[in-house]
Amino acid sequence: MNKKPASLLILFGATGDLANRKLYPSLYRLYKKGKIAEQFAVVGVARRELTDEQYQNNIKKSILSEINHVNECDLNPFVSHFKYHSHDVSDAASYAELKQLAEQMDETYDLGGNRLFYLAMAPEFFGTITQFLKSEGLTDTTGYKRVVIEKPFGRDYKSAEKLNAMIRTAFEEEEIYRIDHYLGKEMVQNIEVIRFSNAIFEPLWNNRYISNIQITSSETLGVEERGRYYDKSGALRDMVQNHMLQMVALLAMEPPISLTTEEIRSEKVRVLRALRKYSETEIPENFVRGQYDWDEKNLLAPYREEPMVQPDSNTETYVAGKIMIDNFRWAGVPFYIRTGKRMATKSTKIVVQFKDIPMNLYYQPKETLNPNLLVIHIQPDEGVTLHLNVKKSGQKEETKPIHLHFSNRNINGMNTPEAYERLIYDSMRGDATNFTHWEEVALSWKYVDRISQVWENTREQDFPNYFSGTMGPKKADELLEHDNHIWWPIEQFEIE
Ligand SMILES: NC(=O)C1=CN([C@@H]2O[C@H](COP(=O)(O)OP(=O)(O)OC[C@H]3O[C@@H](n4cnc5c(N)ncnc54)[C@H](OP(=O)(O)O)[C@@H]3O)[C@@H](O)[C@H]2O)C=CC1
Ligand SMILES: O=C1O[C@H](COP(=O)(O)O)[C@@H](O)[C@H](O)[C@H]1O
Repeated sequence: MNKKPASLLILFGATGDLANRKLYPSLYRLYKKGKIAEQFAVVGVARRELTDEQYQNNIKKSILSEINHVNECDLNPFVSHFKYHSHDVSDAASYAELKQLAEQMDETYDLGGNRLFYLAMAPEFFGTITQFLKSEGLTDTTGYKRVVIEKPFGRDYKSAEKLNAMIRTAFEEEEIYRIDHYLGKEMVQNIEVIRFSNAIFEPLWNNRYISNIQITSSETLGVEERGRYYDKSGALRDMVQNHMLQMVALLAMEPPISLTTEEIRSEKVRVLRALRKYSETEIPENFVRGQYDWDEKNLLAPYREEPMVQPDSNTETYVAGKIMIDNFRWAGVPFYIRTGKRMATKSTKIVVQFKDIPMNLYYQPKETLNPNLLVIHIQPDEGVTLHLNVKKSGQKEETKPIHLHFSNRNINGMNTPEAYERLIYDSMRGDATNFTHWEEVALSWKYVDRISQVWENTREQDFPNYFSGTMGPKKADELLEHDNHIWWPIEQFEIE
């Protein structure tokens, strides 16, 4: 794989929030690290009228506001690779000019006809753009052609299938890079490494030794300005269909026979195929929904009072669920997931709880022996903690819990690459491992659709049912209590 790939990136949605906050800063970091060099160029596309100079100034602003210690003048050589094309993507006529510009940039920067179309726009445009790219000849190129698609990829299986069929008229499956930005996170990528490169974990990684696995992705923010999208989506579609199920798949998959894209994806697909399909009556017993209310001091508005949200909205801003994987390795082991907005802490953590030892020689009536936990800290802190029991100093045979920590930040002394930085680079190099294959998307939607159909047909009478600033509704605790488990207090599990 080429380490310094020559590419023309045609960015649809060049004036949008994602481009400004994530994509330009990530491209700049790649440039600074020398991962993209002289043979790269970007054509930004959006409707508003901008000169190239105005566009380049906007890019500078976005980089200066996202990255510290950057000198504005140092950005000039970088932004000189960017051109702007004002264009309404629904208008076929505009594509001819875009094609000309692409050819010109290709020649100027010697890009070998390699084209990466990045669709950072509202999903209703994804199908239209890809079809015009083909009909207007932009995909007829001498180099590679790839399309990077932002989320959401549909709002259920049916719409995702329709969208996929439209995209497939212009691109082959291996040319489609569906973004799930969690797959670009350092510690999500570390799940496989922790599992498959440590002899002490892999033999224990099954239903004989693991009691349950808990995945929490909690946010403190509410829906902010995204009420229009979010109220039609909800936490199940927004977070569970993609990020949470991807983490489940990485935790549960069999070791792939090699680390190729195809082998890893096919193992993830096997996990998604084994997810237990709950019946209509089992869904309320295994999945809990929540919607945020005021915070206890009444300072933050409840979900139903957020802009562009229906005042009687039945949309969930929180989901907790018990996922069962019906295969030989995982039979009987619950994978508990929870995710929500306006929770007590911004944190993504995985807690692997090992089973208790068969006979506890150190049992003291007043103390419990804590189970061994392996905590994978995805964000904001990045690392791994192993919870063990050791002897308390002194004469008596008493135990105390201790934590062995590994912190990524402390070792590197710097932030690990932003997820988008890796994913853009991977898409330029043609490495699709950390993007989702259609089969994964399809199976995840089919799983989630069964739950959303039940929720859409039955209004939740309790909404709103959790205060902002808490870890979610009481029913989510009851879900685990029913199995004699508790949610581990991840808000206290920081790496010291
Ligand atoms: N923002 C984020 O943090 C995240 C966003 N995403 C996804 O990324 C995508 C983009 O999101 P975001 O950047 O927030 O959206 P914005 O609404 O901020 O940006 C939309 C962009 O599309 C352009 N646009 C709109 N209509 C047209 C049109 N008809 N023709 C050409 N350009 C058009 C807009 O520019 P103009 O008005 O000038 O035409 C603007 O550049 C979405 O799919 C979203 O779900 C995913 C994860 C996080
Ligand atoms: O995809 C999404 O993810 C973000 C959370 O991402 P994170 O990297 O900050 O954990 C979420 O806020 C957003 O609603 C969702 O669309």
